[in-house]
Amino acid sequence: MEKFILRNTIIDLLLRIEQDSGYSHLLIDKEIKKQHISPKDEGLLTEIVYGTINRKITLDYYINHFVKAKKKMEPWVIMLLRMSFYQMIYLNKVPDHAIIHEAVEIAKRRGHKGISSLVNGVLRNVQRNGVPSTSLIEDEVERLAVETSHPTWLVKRWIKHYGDEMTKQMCEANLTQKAHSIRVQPLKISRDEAMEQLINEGYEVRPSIFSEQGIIIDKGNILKSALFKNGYVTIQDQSSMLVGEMLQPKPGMQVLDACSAPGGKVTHIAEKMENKGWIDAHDLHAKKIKLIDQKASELELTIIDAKKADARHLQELYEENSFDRILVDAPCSGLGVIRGKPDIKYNKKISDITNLATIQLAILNSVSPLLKKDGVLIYSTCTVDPEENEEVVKKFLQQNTDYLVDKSFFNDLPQGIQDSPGVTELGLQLFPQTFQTDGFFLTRFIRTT
Ligand SMILES: C[S@@+](CC[C@H](N)C(=O)[O-])C[C@H]1O[C@@H](n2cnc3c(N)ncnc32)[C@H](O)[C@@H]1O
Repeated sequence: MEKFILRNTIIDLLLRIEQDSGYSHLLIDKEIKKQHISPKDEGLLTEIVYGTINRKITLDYYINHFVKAKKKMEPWVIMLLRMSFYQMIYLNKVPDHAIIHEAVEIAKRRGHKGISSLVNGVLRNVQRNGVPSTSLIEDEVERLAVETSHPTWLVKRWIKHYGDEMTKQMCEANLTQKAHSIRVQPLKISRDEAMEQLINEGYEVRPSIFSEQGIIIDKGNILKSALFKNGYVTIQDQSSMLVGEMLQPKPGMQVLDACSAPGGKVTHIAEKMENKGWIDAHDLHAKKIKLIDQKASELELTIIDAKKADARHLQELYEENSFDRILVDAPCSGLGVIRGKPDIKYNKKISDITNLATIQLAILNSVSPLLKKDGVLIYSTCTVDPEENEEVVKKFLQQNTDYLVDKSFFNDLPQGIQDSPGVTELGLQLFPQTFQTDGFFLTRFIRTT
């Protein structure tokens, strides 16, 4: 693909992601398919788009130093500067002179001579003099926000909950790559066999401590492996594997998964049940139901019945005491998965968190009568916000006196995770920096009467 077209595509993608508050990963996938982008260019495009979004606040701090009237600039010029700065500061794949040349070409074709001179001047200045130091920012919180490209309100919120050091670690971890992990389908292959096969194919792998089915991929693209293509393994973050483990489903049980799409956890549960018993899986969005069916079919699991339903009203569909196990993997702010979906940190507002907490509690309250006595209910989210996690747990316990947090949950956690910094009497908060997983919360309730 001509370099100009690739760079232009990147600008259009960045504009769309910012203007529509669209999920970057979905828009990137769509564009790659639409434009028939080659695997080599796909890697570069993904790296520049994600990197530019992930470092947006830092990049703007640098750009503001060179451009006084940034507010008056057209959005595409700002994107062009951001992606050029990103490449010059953080990537060493393309030499600076080539980055400047391409940026000036784009500015000429998309704009006019005035803009191309400005772009040329600014980028040459960066090439000659580098970018200003963030140590010029006096306020410590503001400095951390700029250095790690997080909104100040979020940094302040995390400092209030977790203190300075944890917040710094979390913000910095959000700029790194998480560990890539897969889960084996144990009815088709054992973990040892899968690891051996992957090693023979040139992958670098190691077992996960989160689940006996988990494998960490240190090197190699799993999408290319025969094991993945033939449904012997599926991609899943290690933190999510903990849900299937801690739910302790057994063959023959009746299980409810209230918020199931795209089906990562429900298929794990079906595997643990040896594909025997019954699972009712629901999601609010009809179009996502086929994702659950597709994942179940890839993994050759047949006990999952996926249907659209609003989990806040499941009492209308089922009788009381119907299930042995219930999973509420609730819709959440996603503040634990920022490093995979960096746009989340700019799009979320405090009011979103409050609204989600209301929905999370409503879902838990709706399913609570459906569990049998001594049954197990897992509540999980992929966020690090206590208002959606521990606070929801507290309110649920206040409103459902027949439920307790299961004390054996903590002993059942895998060795190495039991003493992790996020363990409280209300559950386990995993932070992105601790095990290189997603930020994730889970707890286990039992119904006592
Ligand atoms: C965290 S995701 C679930 C991920 C899934 N458990 C997995 O492991 O693949 C939350 C899901 O809840 C769904 N959702 C949101 N509001 C819902 C509601 N009121 N009832 C049921 N599902 C809902 C979303 O569409 C989303 O697919």
